[in-house]
Amino acid sequence: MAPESAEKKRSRRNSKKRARAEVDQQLERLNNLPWSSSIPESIDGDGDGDNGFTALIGSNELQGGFLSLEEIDESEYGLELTKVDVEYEGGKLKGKTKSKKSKKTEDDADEGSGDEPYGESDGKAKESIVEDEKKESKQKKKKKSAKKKKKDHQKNNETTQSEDIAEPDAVSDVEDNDNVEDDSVDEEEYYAWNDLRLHPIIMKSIYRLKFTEPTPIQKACIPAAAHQGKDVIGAAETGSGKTLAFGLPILQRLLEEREKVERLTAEKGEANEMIAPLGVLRALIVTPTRELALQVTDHLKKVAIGTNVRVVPIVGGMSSEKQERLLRTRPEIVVGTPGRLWELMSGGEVHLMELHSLSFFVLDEADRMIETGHFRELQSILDALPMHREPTDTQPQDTQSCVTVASLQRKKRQTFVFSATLALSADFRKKLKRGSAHAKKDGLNSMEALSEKAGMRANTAIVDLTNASILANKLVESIIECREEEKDAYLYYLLSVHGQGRTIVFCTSIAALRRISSLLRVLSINVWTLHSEMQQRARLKSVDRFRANEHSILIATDAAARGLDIVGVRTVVHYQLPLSAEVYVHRCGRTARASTDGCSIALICPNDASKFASLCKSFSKESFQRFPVELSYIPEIMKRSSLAHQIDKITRKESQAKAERTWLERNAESVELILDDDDSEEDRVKKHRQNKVKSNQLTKLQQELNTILSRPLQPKAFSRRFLAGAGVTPLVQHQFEELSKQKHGNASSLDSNKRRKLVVIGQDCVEPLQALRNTNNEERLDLKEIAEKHKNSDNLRRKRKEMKKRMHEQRRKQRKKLQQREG
Ligand SMILES: Nc1ncnc2c1ncn2[C@@H]1O[C@H](COP(=O)(O)OP(=O)(O)OP(=O)(O)O)[C@@H](O)[C@H]1O
Repeated sequence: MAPESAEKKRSRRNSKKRARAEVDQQLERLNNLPWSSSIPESIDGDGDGDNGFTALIGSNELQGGFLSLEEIDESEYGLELTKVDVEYEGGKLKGKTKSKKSKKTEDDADEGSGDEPYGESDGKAKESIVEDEKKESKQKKKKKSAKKKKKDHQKNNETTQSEDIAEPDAVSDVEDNDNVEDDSVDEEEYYAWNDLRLHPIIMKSIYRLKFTEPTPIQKACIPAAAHQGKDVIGAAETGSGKTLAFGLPILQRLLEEREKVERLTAEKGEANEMIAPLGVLRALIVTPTRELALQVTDHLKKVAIGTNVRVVPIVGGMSSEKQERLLRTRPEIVVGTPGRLWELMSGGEVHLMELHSLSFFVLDEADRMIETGHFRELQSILDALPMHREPTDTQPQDTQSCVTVASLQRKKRQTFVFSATLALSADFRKKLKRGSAHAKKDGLNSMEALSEKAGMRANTAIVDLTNASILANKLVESIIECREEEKDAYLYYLLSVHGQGRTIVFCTSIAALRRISSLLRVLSINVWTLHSEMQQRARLKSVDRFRANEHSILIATDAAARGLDIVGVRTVVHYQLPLSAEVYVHRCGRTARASTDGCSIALICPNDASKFASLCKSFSKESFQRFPVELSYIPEIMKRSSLAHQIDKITRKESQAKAERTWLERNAESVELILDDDDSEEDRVKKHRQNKVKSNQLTKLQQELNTILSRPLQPKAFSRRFLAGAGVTPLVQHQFEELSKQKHGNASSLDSNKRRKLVVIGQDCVEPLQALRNTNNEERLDLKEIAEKHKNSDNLRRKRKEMKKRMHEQRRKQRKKLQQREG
């Protein structure tokens, strides 16, 4: 090949230089283009980076409910909502909702390309830049999909527990937008949400949560609360999605408001005074229990992903300093229990005291708040809410020209009152409709008083979707009749023979809870406990552990009756009957949630008869299904239970004595006293002997129980060689595994040819709900029969008492006569 001439080389180098200079020039020009954001950097133009919201902080014109109803343009989001950009991908719709803003940005980009910022001569450079951009975006996409794959993989490995329970102080996850993108959505599946006209960001969360349709209570409450700005009183069965029935309207209105401020600032260059700044308290949600507050927070955080709305829980039992720190982040939504909320409010916590900006006030599980002796703090919180009071005789009436700020606030703050068991009188419903409801009593001892105090306005929407029985449709209720002293054995039977799925056992007293949990542990049944005397951390841990295992057991008092939302609770056992029908409803509501099924089993002893009868009366029930107890298991169950009782009694006594001793020693030590040992040598030897006997007895009992427990639980007429059945409980399975390991070990070490005794593993045990269904509802309980039995046992008891009294009287008279004769 001929060598290239020097001139040619020079001209090529020059042309390369020119091209490079052109590219540099274009890059320079691109850098100097104004950055196009839909939110101006600063409305006052000082360039300090404040956006329109923050610039408004400090405005004196703040009011609750910053958007008045007239200002809401319902059609704005209705049309937008269903706008899901859909691409077909392998026959499946791949949808991605786009907010107005992102669509605008896209349009701008299109327009930009039409504008042709490059000259004709810049064609090459433009092409190379476009090429580079394409490459970059391809790389970005690759990275993103790799990231997504990694995330999905991690997600699959995570347990449901870590998905469900969020650390109470983890508030920043609401800002995690990453996983919102690129969700593959079958648009048609979600058409039922269209009528609710929710914001596209909220819809994204709904797609992500895979809630294909709104629940009836959501369908009924969202239009009234989100689009008509009404107050709402909502009642629907447990597990029917009430949290989102008030949570979605709050988020919807906050998002609408934000977009409005963006629009106004963009259009007029100044923000409207009616619009709230970021970082003030907008919604206060009050719940009766700590667990519920944490759960509601968690739930709202999940739907608030991508909205930049912060949700924070404020509950007792946790460090106040930490919670004050959380409040310093100025979250828009605070969910809390009355005690801690009031503690911080009365301590002057600034964020919580900014109640003038409050637009939403929610009372979840409202009927619990009015129970006697509860929530004095709630009353104080309600008193602190800015409120327009009805004019009294002594107060002059507001004239039209003198409308107070407080009255505006009351007009604009929305109040939501929700529960599964709301008892509203017909009279109060009428009053609410007319807008003339006002409390006659000072306290909060009625729903009427509570609603009035919370500032419920005229024309409140009352959504009562509770059916006649108030219980979930798919719940199967049943009872086991037994004597008081047999309850433990029947509970053990249920948990060991029918122990599949998660089970919650409810007690009314903490003493009973402690006793049965200790007994069950002796019987090698692993249980978690939850009651109000536990430390908050331990309570959360229990719930956490219970969530983590699909066959776990939680023994709880009614502290866990309300609101606890744990997927896969299959059975609720009422070891002791609750004190009211409402609590029974809430206990049962821990199972059969969100349209799933579940069952409830109540252990009824003669002492419970009157409580049970009034329960039946409350639900107008005339019959109850009997749980089909397989009687052949009972002798073995009783034997185990009796052994466990004896062991438990001895160990309890021992630990009680030990605790008393250490208490005495500790106190003596604190006052520098030396404890005298009054016992004589003889006494000490006697005590020592007694202790030894007890300890031997305990070891013997323990050994006996261990031997029995190491064998699978078997019905009486049971052949060890031919076990067969439809299912095995986790406990029995574990026992079988242990047994088979033992057998296997022995067989290999001794005689490998020896035939093993264990042939088939199985047992005729099934999940409680299945067992109930298998009985085909044939065994129904006649309540009249129960009432008759109860009456008879009452009569018998009365007669015995009278007889005893008569005998006692006779003996006394005889003694008197004898004394007189002797005297
Ligand atoms: N539209 C929906 N589709 C499917 N599941 C939903 C929907 N909305 C809520 N859920 C789920 O239903 C379950 C129960 O919801 P939630 O806790 O709000 O019920 P609730 O009515 O408040 O119950 P409770 O009266 O016991 O407090 C939750 O796990 C929630 O994630």
